[in-house]
Amino acid sequence: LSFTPTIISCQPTTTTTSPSPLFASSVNDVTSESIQELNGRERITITLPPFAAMNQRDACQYPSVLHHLHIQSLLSQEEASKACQMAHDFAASTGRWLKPDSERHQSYATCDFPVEDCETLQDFLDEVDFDGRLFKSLSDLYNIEMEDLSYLDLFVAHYQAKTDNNDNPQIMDRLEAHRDGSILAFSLLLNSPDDFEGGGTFYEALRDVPPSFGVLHAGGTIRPQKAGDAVMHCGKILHGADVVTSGSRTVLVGFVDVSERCQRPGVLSEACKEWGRVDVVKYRFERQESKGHQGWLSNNSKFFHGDASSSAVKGFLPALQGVIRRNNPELCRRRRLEAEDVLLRNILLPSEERSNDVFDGDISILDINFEDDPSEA
Ligand SMILES: O=C(O)CCC(=O)C(=O)O
Ligand SMILES: [Fe+2]
Repeated sequence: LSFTPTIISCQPTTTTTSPSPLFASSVNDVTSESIQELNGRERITITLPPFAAMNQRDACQYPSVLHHLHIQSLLSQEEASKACQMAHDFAASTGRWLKPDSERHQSYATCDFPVEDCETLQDFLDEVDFDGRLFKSLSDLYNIEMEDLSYLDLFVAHYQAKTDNNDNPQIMDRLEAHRDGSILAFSLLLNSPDDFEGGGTFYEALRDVPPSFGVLHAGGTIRPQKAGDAVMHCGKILHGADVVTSGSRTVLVGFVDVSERCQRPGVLSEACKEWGRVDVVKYRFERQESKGHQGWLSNNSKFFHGDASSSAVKGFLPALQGVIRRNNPELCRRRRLEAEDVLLRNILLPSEERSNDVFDGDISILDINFEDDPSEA
C-alpha cells in the first residue's frame, strides 16, 4: 500500500472565518479559526486511506471529515501535569486503577474512573474551560454545531507495563481493537511521553501506512509528543491502545456523541450488520471444520414441540466452499475496513439536511382524568 498520510501543521494564520464544509476536499479546507483561538497551538492531521471502491451512491466521495484524525494540544503541559497529579491522588485513595471497570465498559473494560467522581479534577477542568476548548475544536474540525455534541463518557484511564515486579494480574497494559459507542472520541495524554515506552492509540486502517513526523509509528500507532496533546477521531474507526512495555501511561478519554439530527438514518446499523457478518466467519468455519467439511444434519428438535421427525426439523446442512473461502483473516480485515470507510462517507448529514425539529424537552401531558376512568370504579 503506497498511501501517504496527509499531515499538516496548523500555525496561526489569518484565515477568513467562513464555515467549514461538511466534506472537506482536502484537510487544508478545514478552517483553522479555532486553532488560532487556542493560542496558535499546532495541529497535525492524518487521513485514513480509502478501502471501499468509489460508489456514486455514497453521500460523500473520499475523504469525508471523519476520515481525518487530529492531534492537537488541548491542555498545556503544566495543566496536563496538574490534572495527572489529581487523577493519581484520586486513584491512589480509591484503588480505581487496580482493576478494570467492567461495570461501566462491559466489553472493553479499562482501569479507569469517571471524571465526575473526582471533584478536584472536575473543578480544575471546569476552571480551564476544557469542555469549551474540546467542543470548539471538534465542532470546527468535524463541522458539527457545538449544541449537537455531548459527552457520553469522560474518564481517566491508566495503562501500566506488566513487569516482573508488578504482581497484580488485573492491571491493564493495552486495550484490544474496538469501536467506541460514540461517533466522536478523543484520548489526551496526561503524563509525559518520557514516562513510558510503547503505548499510544493504534488505528487498524493506518496499519500499513509508513511512520511519519514523529507521531505516526509502525503498525498505525499515534503517539503524541507531549503531555496535553489529544488525538481526536471518529469513535467508529477500529482502534485500540498499544501495549505499554515499560512505565505507565495516563490518558483522559472522552466519548462525544453527535445528535441524531446530524446522522443519516440506517448508516450505522448497516455497518454493524456487515461487522457482525465478519465476526461470525471464524465461528462458522470452525463449526463446519468440526464436521470434517462434510455437512451435517441439523437437530432443531429442541425448538419444536410435537413431531420432531419431520424433514423440516432434521434438515441437511451442506458444507459450503464460501465458508472456507471467507475464513481468511486478511479478507475479514478488508471487509471490516470497507464497511468502516462506507460509514465514514455517509453517516453525517450535510448541514442543510439536518432537521431543526429538535425535541425541546417540553412534554405535553394528555388530559386524562383518572377519576372518570370506569376501571377505577
Ligand atoms: O488509550 C487510548 O489511547 C485509547 C482508549 C480507548 O480507545 C478507549 O478507552 O475507548
Ligand atoms: Fe476507544
